[in-house]
Amino acid sequence: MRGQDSLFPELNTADQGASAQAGALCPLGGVAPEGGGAPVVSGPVLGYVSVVIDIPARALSEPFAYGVPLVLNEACQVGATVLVPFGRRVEAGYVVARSESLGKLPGAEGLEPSRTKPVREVVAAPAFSAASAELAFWMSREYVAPLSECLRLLLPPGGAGKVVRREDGSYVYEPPTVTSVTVRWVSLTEEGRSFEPAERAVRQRQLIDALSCGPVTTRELNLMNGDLSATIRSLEKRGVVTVEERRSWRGCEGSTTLSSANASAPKELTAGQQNALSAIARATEAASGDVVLVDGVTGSGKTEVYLAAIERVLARGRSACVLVPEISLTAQTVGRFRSRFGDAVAVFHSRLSAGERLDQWDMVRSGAARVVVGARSALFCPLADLGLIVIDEEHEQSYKQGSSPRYHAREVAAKLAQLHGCALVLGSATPSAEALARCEAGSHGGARWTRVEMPERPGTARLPEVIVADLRREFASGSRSIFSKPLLDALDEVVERRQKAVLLHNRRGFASFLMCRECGCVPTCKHCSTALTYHERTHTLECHTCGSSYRVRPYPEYGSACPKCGSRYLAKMGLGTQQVEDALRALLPEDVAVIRMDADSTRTKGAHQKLLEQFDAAECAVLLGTQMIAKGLDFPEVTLVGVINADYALKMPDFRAGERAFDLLEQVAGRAGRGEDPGRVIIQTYLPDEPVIRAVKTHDRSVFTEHDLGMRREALYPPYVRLANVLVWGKDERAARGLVMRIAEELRVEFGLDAAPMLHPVVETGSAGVEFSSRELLSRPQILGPTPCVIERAKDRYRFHIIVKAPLGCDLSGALSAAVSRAGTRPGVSIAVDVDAYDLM
Ligand SMILES: Nc1ncnc2c1ncn2[C@@H]1O[C@H](COP(=O)(O)OP(=O)(O)OP(=O)(O)O)[C@@H](O)[C@H]1O
Ligand SMILES: [Zn+2]
Repeated sequence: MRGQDSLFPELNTADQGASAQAGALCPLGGVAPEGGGAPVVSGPVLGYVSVVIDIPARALSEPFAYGVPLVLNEACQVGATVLVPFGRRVEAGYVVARSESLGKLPGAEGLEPSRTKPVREVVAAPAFSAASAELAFWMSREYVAPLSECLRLLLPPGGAGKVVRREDGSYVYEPPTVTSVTVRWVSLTEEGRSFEPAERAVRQRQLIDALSCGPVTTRELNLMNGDLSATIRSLEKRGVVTVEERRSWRGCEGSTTLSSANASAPKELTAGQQNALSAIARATEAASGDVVLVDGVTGSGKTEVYLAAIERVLARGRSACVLVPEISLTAQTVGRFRSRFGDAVAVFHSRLSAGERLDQWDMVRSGAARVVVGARSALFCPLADLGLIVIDEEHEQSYKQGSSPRYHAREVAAKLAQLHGCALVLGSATPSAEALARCEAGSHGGARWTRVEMPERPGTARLPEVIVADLRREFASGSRSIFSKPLLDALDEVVERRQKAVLLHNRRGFASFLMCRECGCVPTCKHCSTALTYHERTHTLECHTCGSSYRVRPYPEYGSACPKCGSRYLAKMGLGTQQVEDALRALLPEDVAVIRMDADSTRTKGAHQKLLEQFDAAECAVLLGTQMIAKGLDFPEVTLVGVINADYALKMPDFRAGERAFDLLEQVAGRAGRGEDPGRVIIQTYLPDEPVIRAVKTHDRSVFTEHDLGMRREALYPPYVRLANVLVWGKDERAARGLVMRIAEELRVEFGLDAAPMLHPVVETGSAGVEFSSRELLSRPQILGPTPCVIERAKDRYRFHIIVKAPLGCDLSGALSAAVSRAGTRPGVSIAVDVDAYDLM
């Protein structure tokens, strides 16, 4: 039974589960009849719960029914973690539904109450609501992922605890190790305010002075004055000070001097911003998960729209969730939200420690924080009464999770918005083909999709002029410099006028590598099939897939040799940011600050912010960086943006490469001219005729989208079809190959296709315009492969995949799930099902 009819799959009693699955999954230890021998709560039950066992196996993706004993009546609520007998063991699980009678639990009709076992223990308070549980069910089915893995996303940071079997056969639950901490705050009492220490009591005087402006933590007091604990104790006894334990809220620090982070709301909104806000208001009124795509050019004030919309939501007592790409979760973005909403903002990103994350999560659960700003996982925060979801830079690939459950935040957010009856706002200067297609269609999955344009920047700010520097011509004219003539001239002007410049040196996937100039060989890893990266400082070739390292002597060193043909011209290709930095410093006068931002210079905590603050404070400066500088930065004094080589982004072997290159170039171009002074962008490229380059040059997206969509339509790629990737890998090549073939066969059965692979896609010749209907494109699913992956081996595992293309509206997930479970498993072989896949390598 799959499809849209029932959210909850069929329910089982623990007995059925035990006979059907537990024997195969759990090693059977010393046996006691009722789940391990520890005492079992028995007696009358007060209703029933559905429990999802915390074992991430695809076969266990359904809940089991248990009774609620009297003593656990209060604690056993939806969202709680419980211990339950499961087969002959005790397992942890999550309560996903509760009902007075068994028949009322979704899917449990017809089960015998006498056959259900009672819940043994409640080990953690509710972490999620019934609506969130429903979301997890939806994700599990949509992304063919174990239900327990989806539910784990909803748990407090620190993860799940585990059930441990003790020597005596009993079971204990070990909670996660991340816990909250308290700090001791010292403050003056009422009498303390008039307390005069004796003249010789220097330590007392220090303490009183330190406390004169308000409470201070013992830690800070001791840091400032040396150990004061004895003084604190004696003055506490005399009633001069009090000491109080308070929970510490880690992760709330992070003030910044960045001017733009602390700006106040603009006096007047632009026409575009007002339109966007009205559309958001309508979507909010509709209360059915409607989506508004704010399609605004860079610097048009999208962030201001989010802030204003959130203000309205908070005024109604509701909460808001804002997703921003990990890369732009910088002090600047976070600062803008904190300066507007103060302590009501909780933040989640990968640079927080586990403790910081836990505290931020608790702030949300307690209701103290009603705005969450974070990366994709922030969607799963326990926000009460969700009133708005915002996804900034909606097109970003980082919204797709790379490990199970392989969800896309945009799709999960759309579902969440429907569950809560709130609006979903997507913002971008370069919206994804998927979002544009849905707005074109007007609706998707039962919700309205509306696009609002914001074509202009506020005030006098204009989109920058874009100049394309043709590197072929530069080369022909004899130049061997990193910088073309137009870029050199523009840099000179910036220095002369004491302004600022941003230079992008994007090297995504193309770090410096070695190549044989005679045979074209690029050394690859022995364990993986990926090209190796050359590291200058250690003279090694490194594999970024498995971490292997190889000693090497590149040309012109003595002993340089190509591994394939033996030629000595094994030479370095591709420039590092470091080298561009050196060239810049040699070029520019000493009083111009050159700030480099790449993976190396931002490794330490806070480095990112410090570098941006330096750039902000400098009088005249150049910020040189990888793609991490392309997005979100808002520095009005930047008048020049340069792209050292646009071609790295253009030449990736992926159908979304063009979209990503366009996004990157458009975004980085958007850093110029955000203030009063007009901006200029110089793009260096060997490929000036590419549609992406022409579109950026003219600020006309259609030049690119028409070309890109035409290509996708012809080759049958999203948004015209749904695409899934089934990946199978293992050390034993034959076993992996065998399983992937089996899955492909089962898929053909599932889709009713002939055993032979289809050679020709079903494409109807017709107009290649933007409008489309799934029927004319693809009448039935198509299976490509199985074939070895582009990366054939990784970490000594052989990798194979199957690509499935399906008509829009086809139940792709259901078919994949059925085929994969029928194909079964092989020891040592892993399977990953990636629905709406982005990474096809
Ligand atoms: N109505 C307005 N009046 C004046 N200034 C505004 C207005 N709205 C936004 N701004 C300012 O314009 C600049 C750009 O706005 P914002 O950062 O919100 O744009 P954005 O569309 O989010 O940009 P990007 O997508 O490029 O990151 C900011 O400095 C912001 O303070
Ligand atoms: Zn390797």
